[in-house]
Amino acid sequence: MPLLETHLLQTHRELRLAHLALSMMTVGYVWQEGERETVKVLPRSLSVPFCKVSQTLGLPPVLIYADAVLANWKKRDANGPFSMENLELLLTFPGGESVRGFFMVTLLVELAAVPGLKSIPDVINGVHNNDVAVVTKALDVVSQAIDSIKQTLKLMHEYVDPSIFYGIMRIYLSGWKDNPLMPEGLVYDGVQEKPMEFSGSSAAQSSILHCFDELLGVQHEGSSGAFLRRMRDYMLPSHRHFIESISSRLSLRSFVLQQADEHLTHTFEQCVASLVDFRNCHINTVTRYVTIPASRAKQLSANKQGLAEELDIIRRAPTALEERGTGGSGLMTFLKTVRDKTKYASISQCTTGNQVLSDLSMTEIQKI
Ligand code: HEM
Repeated sequence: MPLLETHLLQTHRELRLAHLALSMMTVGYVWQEGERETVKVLPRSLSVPFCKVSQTLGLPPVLIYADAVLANWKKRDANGPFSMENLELLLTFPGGESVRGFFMVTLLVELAAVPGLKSIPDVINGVHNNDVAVVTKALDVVSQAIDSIKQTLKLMHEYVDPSIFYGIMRIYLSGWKDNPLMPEGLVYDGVQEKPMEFSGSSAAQSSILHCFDELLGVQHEGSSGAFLRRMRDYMLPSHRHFIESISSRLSLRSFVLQQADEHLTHTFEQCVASLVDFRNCHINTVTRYVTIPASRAKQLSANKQGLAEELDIIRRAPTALEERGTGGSGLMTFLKTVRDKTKYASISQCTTGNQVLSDLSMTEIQKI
């Protein structure tokens, strides 16, 4: 393949499309032989343009969520609705209709979050203006949006076959950091001699949950917090800056405690409960698409004969990735820690005996 020139790429849309195309070619090249004989060097015809385009966009040279989900769709009928039937992928990898299902359901989850994201500036302005009614109304929209992303996530079960996801698709979402299949990372030939390490594509790179966490004051610490913070390096710079601007401008939780308004407190609590609910629903999804197929694969590894097609697909999945998410996390421990930290954002977690925090003095509240 000739070295591709990038100087004609001018607009943001052109650059994003180039990043998507180069990242898809890269994962195709790296994972074409599955977990056997993993590639160690990315040829310069790919690595040089990929790194140039990535640098211009402020993104890492690897397949990220902003490629696979956010930039990878078109409407079949341009005037038609944003619906599963009317959406298709621009670029894909092995896995057939399940790949379309996986990325398009995730895109619909992003769409379902939009009213909630749009309400965040209203919450911030309402807090600054001490306007309880405005904050309560905006938080109500946030809570409904979180409920709606949970309902949309459930569509995954309708459109994505767990054995195809686990046995065929997952490896293409994997990266070369914290991945036992590529412990040394990947050399980007013509860019630098030392191998580079990048995480694979994961919805942990979506800005929506990061935004809601910052808004509600959910604190992720330790290794799970570090993982989530690192995932922000895989987001579009504008998304990363928006998330950071939420936390720097607001302490919603202190405002809710100070106001001690029943309706406001209830709405805030509703948002936290919805977020916990979403994370529980997501854990169920991960159980269905990763944990169960992984344990089936283990059982089947000894039995090589007479397998139904579905079981054979699962058995072909890379064994090294059984315990890991595509972003490289330690999967269930990580997801449950993140869910539990969400629960701590609840105001009712701040009770001392029967005394609710809003009954405490301001000095005591500020110490919390
Ligand atoms: C078949 C569907 C899905 C599977 C198997 C799945 C799997 C995972 C896994 C294994 C992780 C751990 C991080 C990693 O190493 O990648 C993760 C994290 C995460 N996923 Fe998913 N995921 C799915 C769909 C989605 C969708 C549609 C969303 C919505 C945008 C989503 C949002 C998240 C978030 C926000 C995290 C970070 C943890 C958190 O904030 O709770 N996932 N996912």
